[in-house]
Amino acid sequence: QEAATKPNVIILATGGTIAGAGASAANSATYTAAKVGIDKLIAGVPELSQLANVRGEQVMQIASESITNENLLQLGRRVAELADSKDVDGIVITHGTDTLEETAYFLTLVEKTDKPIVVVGSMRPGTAMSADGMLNLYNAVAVAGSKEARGKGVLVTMNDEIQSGRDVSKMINIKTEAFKSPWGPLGMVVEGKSYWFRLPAKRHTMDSEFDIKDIKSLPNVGIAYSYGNVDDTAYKALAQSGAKAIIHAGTGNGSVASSVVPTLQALRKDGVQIIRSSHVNNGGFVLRNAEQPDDKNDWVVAHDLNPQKARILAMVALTKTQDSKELQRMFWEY
Ligand SMILES: NC(=O)CC[C@H](N)C(=O)O
Repeated sequence: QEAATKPNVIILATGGTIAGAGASAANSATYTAAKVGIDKLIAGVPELSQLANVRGEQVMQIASESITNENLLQLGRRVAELADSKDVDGIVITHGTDTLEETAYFLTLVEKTDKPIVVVGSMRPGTAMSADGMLNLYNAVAVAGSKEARGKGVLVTMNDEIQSGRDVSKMINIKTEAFKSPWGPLGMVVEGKSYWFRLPAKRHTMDSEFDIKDIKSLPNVGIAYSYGNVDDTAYKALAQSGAKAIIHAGTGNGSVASSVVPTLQALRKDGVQIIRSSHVNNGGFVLRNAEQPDDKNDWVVAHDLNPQKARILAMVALTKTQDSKELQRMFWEY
């Protein structure tokens, strides 16, 4: 009878450090990711059963740097199936932290549900001293099972904070305080209870025009990194490999070196979409026609999306339109 009053939360496991194991408790940085199965992870946190009726599903078991577009689609489809089920109140996804921000943003764009979807990882394997995975997972289940988390888009619970899956990014690879948003967290989880302070302003989930059920495959979109003395080799190679769009991971406000500008103009004339983003560490802010004449060049700006998030939106957007003005609208709205 008690079970009937608790929310039903499904944990979809994909691997990462939260499922990692090292040789000794002193190994906080040297270990193997994606080793421990979801049933063992759940059994390791018996307190989960006080929060929700929890069931686990092993969707894949990989380190997240190896996640492919096919993996993203597979995960997205499973999330949608579960979200459609009236027996499911919330979904948690355990994930490696290297590309967690990409998966969280992808799900933000394509899942048509107001049920909580929470992506979670850890910075230390469960075998390490002061492992952070147990509490991160406990917090994820608490948020996924809560009514207040409904309609707030895809969320990420790391280091006691509730972050927007759209905004959050891995900012450092050694601290447990690794995930930050340039615009701040949405809330906090303390002792299994969530405290909210702000809401996402961009279109997401229920309000999104994209739907995982309509997406058969994702187009090839690549990223080229900018730096002093850069040349156009990477851009040309991406175009030759069939990229439909190239994310310019630009310096500063998405600035483009004079050695690269003519190549990007020519690639755009050949039909490749050029999307200017910034790789500055704390979050870029790229505006149209500032620094480069985007109207004249028919380029798109990624605004505050970092290069890896810009790739996700570009892929999803290109399943709907090939028009650069439509792409730009989407980059403002999502
Ligand atoms: N902290 C982590 O999860 C990193 C482990 C691994 N590189 C991954 O992303 O899966």
